[in-house]
Amino acid sequence: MQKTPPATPLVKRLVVIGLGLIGASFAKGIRDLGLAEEVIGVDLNLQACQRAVELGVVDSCSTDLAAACKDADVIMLAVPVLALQTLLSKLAALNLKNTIITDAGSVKGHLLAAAQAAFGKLPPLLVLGHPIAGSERSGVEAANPGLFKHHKVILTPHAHTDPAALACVEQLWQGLGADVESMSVDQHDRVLAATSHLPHLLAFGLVDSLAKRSENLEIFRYAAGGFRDFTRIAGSDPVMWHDIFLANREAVLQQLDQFRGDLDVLRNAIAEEDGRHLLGVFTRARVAREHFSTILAQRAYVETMLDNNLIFLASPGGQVNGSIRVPGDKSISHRAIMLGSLAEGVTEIDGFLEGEDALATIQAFRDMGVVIEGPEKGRVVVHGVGLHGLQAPPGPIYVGNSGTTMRLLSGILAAQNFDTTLTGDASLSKRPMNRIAKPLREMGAVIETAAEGRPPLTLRGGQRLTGMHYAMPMASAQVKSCLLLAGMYASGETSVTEPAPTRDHTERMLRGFGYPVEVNGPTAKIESNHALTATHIEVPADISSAAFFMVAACIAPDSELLLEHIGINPTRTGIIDILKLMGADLSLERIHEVGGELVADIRVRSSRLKGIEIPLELVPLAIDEFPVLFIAAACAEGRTILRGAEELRVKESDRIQVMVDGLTTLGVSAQGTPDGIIIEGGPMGGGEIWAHGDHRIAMSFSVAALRANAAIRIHDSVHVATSFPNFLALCKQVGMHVEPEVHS
Ligand SMILES: O=C(O)C1=C[C@@H](OP(=O)(O)O)[C@@H](O)[C@H](O)C1
Ligand SMILES: C=C(OP(=O)(O)O)C(=O)O
Repeated sequence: MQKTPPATPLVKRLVVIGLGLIGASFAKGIRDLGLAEEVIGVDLNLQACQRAVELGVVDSCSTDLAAACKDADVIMLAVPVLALQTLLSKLAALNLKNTIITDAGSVKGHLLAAAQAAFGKLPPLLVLGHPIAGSERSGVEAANPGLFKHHKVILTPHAHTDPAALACVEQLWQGLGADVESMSVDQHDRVLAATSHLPHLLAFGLVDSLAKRSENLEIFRYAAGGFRDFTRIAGSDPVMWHDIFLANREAVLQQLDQFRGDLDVLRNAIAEEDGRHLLGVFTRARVAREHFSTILAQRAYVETMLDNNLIFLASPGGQVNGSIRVPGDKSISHRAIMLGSLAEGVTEIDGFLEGEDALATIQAFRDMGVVIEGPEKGRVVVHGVGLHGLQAPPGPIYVGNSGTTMRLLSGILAAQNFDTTLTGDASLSKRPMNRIAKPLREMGAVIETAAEGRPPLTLRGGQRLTGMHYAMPMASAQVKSCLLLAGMYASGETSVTEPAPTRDHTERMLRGFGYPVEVNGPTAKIESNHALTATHIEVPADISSAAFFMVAACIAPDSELLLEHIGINPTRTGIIDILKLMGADLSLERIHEVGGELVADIRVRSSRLKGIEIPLELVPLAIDEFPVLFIAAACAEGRTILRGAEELRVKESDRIQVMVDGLTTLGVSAQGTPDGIIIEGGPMGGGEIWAHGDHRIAMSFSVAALRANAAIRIHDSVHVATSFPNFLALCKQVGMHVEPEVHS
């Protein structure tokens, strides 16, 4: 077999002992790539040795260990775990001086002890490793040089491992395309006992237990996909697994005992017909399985836009026509989960936003023991635990990109009897939290933040909150809502006065759950000692998401678009008022009320927009819509001036600066001011735009392309999934040309 042109060899002589699947694949990969000048195999089986040479797995092969290992730079031990002990003693007797010894075994503690016994100390050139790769196939015939590509290899250096030896082994694995990580021997054995050894034990055990029964033929005849999936690994090599369980005895026993406890609890739940417990386990397991890599990597919850470097390519021109319904309102979706969780009884939610931010809120409450079914096509069922029924989460609660989750949740968590830590992604980790930490502390909460009041936040449990009056220094529905939620737990009255009207979904929904809130002009007041009663919530479509399409239909020629079932709560309609002041042709149809919130269909037609001075009182009512309103302003005749919007600087990005940068790139005259922007309408070109992890920036520049004369490439668009997971699909449906750029 032909070698591919060699890379620079990393070592001269590599010896691979044991030419099973792993050893032979390692040898062949290294040899094919020329990472060693010479690859020698050692196997007790003469036939395997001959085949290995015939198949080009090794340059030569021997059954004589001492002869093969002479002058070796690296020896790879790829024999079954229990055979390693004897092998190490033989190697110790060879008195090798400068040879790195590494291995590919699944258990590390056992091997370390064997090395200590064989060599009398831990050799500095011993580098233990474990490739997390395999296949049902075995033997030298199954050698696959690509077996380790994109698979993890865990190296477990001991205290005296020589750094150069470690680097050499790491480079060999990396040369084979593996992702190399390192951890301690103990951690490795614990983790593998849980994620690999325990499932194999259960699969072997279950199949054997069923096979032993007298009715076994019947059972296997009806064994369907589920049984097959669960027990696939029971087809693995029995000798290898026998070795692994004996070698990793302690760690496996620990995992097994813990699992046995959980299994007993499940058994009791079935015996006692405790459906809520079962649902809790099943719903948590389902999402955990779907998202465990996501949660681990602290990334996204939905998979549609997982590419972190996602670039939107928006082609110039197009018309916008048809009728669409955008996803559910984000603010209302968050609140429905929060209040539903704290209510007595079962709350059903329809029209829920299945975007990352709202999913983060669901995950947070699942972490605190609330059983939440769905979302399934916008339907979510929340099994409320009552105001005092939350449980301590197993670890920090990760809320992704969502400021609303972090700030509203803080109001609830400040009053619990357990500690919690809230963390977020890079964008959220830069956003100010003192705006809630300060007033919550005044109510008696104990909260730690990172420098300058940034996340993560740690809220200490067991505090008694006292109601107070708070005059908010900024118009923020998140701060208002946070304090009202804390007020449900605080003694006496909690009241909040806002400097300008902000969205009032919390007040409305609290009432919908039967919790009294008094609103007097700019002040909302709440008291403790009431309860939330489960209810049904229908979430209208999000006006903030509809805004992109409103502007799109205004600025694109010959367009007419109907946006269906949009929430038009008067604290959210600034976008409509501002567009109308700019001359937009926009009308509301079928206005009606659904569950305490006004909804309407909104019809938008192309129109010649003109620049305006945006009235100050409309700013909080359109706070999330400014990025796309700036695009409208760029397409309008004349100058648009915004003031009083300094809050835009502390959203997912500094929305003033990022929009100024983007518009300038497109050739539009835009000038930032401390609290706003001045935009001169005019022709727009194309160019490279950076969204800075901000969903609304990415979507706004997608809309801009309708009037640009060249393509716009929008970098860092992954966060569109936080509020609008099907944005691209709806763009296509109405006639906009925005596509994810495909890159290798
Ligand atoms: O309460 C809410 O659901 C929100 C309030 C607003 O934030 P601020 O309270 O920071 O203005 C808004 O920007 C955010 O998207 C959602
Ligand atoms: C500011 C926003 O959201 P949040 O504060 O919840 O991150 C937004 O969606 O524009």
